[in-house]
Amino acid sequence: MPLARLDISHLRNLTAVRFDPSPHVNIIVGENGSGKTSILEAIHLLSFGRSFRSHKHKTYIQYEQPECVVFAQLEQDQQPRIPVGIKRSRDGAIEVRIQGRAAQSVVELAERLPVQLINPDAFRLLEGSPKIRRQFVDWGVFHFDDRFINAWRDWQKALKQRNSLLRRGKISANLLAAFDQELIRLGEYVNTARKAYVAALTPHFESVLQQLAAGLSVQLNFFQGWDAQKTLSEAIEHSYQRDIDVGYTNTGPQRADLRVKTPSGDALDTLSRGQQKLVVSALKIAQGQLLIERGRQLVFLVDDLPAELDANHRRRLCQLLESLNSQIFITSVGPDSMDFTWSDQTDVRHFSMNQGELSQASKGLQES
Ligand SMILES: Nc1ncnc2c1ncn2[C@@H]1O[C@H](COP(=O)(O)OP(=O)(O)OP(=O)(O)O)[C@@H](O)[C@H]1O
Repeated sequence: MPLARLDISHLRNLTAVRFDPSPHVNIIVGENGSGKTSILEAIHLLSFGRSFRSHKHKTYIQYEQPECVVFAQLEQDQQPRIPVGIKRSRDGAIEVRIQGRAAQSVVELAERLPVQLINPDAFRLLEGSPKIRRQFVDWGVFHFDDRFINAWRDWQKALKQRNSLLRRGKISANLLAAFDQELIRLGEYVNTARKAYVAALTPHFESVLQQLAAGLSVQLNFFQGWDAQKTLSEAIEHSYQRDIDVGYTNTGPQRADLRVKTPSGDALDTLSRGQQKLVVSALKIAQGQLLIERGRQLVFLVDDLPAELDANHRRRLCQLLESLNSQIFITSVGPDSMDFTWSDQTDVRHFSMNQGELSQASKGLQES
């Protein structure tokens, strides 16, 4: 669902920003430190309940303010708009409201407002720990399989309990076996859902990558977290003594990874920075395509589009994003690097950001 109206207050240097974005393309231009990324951060906060820049909420709440608030209206086809909002307080409290009622958790917002972020930190998807890639896969599965979130939570709970017993070293074989039954059942579910998702994602990824970087050969290999020849039950049984020795569960979906390879090895070691950005963009756009294919809409946040990309690849990325018919927010330091010609049918709104103040640029300005 596109965002129809955004109100942001006391988030970094955005004291009170209100604007009506286009349901399609929004371009925000401004100098370094003017607050462009903070707009994207506010939208991310609304979807995930957290920032993409920092896990510490105090860093993005405006100095000397007790809280920051992001409020928006979600556009729906021929239906009244849905008001949604999030408030983060300095004391750590988080309040989510949907249609005037308090939501149970931020998951309710995430379901309604899927957001994909492409930013200069996107490399972390390739160079960071497997946890980041698991989160990437799980975000997709969450929107792909309605039962995944509950199974994933219960599996995490079972895993934590097992690890806590192992850590304390007070565990009998019988007790462990009782835990393992549930852990295996849930773990198998999580793994099957992830595998089905990666299988559906792969052809989308390959096709998007060819459009973005023709000729680049990159393969996705999903590692489930244990020997593919064994069932989870066999793998856990096999590592039972090792688990007791080290005090935690060594094998299972908590070790899964999405490995990104080129014919010469890890994508991270062989691709240029620009190519890595294209691969990560292809992964994220492919996730978006899968959602759109299932009748969902999502919002793309592209922070600092020109970073690492030449004019030709910037154009291809914009072309692809435009073809998705999704709502897009793109930031850039200068209008020169946004030289892509959007189709006449595309509702493109240009905004300029100046010291935390956002204004919609006039048409004449946009063309200059
Ligand atoms: N908690 C805070 N309270 C008030 N201002 C803050 C806070 N945290 C950061 N700032 C300021 O808010 C601004 C945030 O800017 P932001 O990172 O959104 O800029 P940008 O336009 O994306 O810049 P760049 O082009 O350099 O990436 C900066 O000027 C920063 O110094």
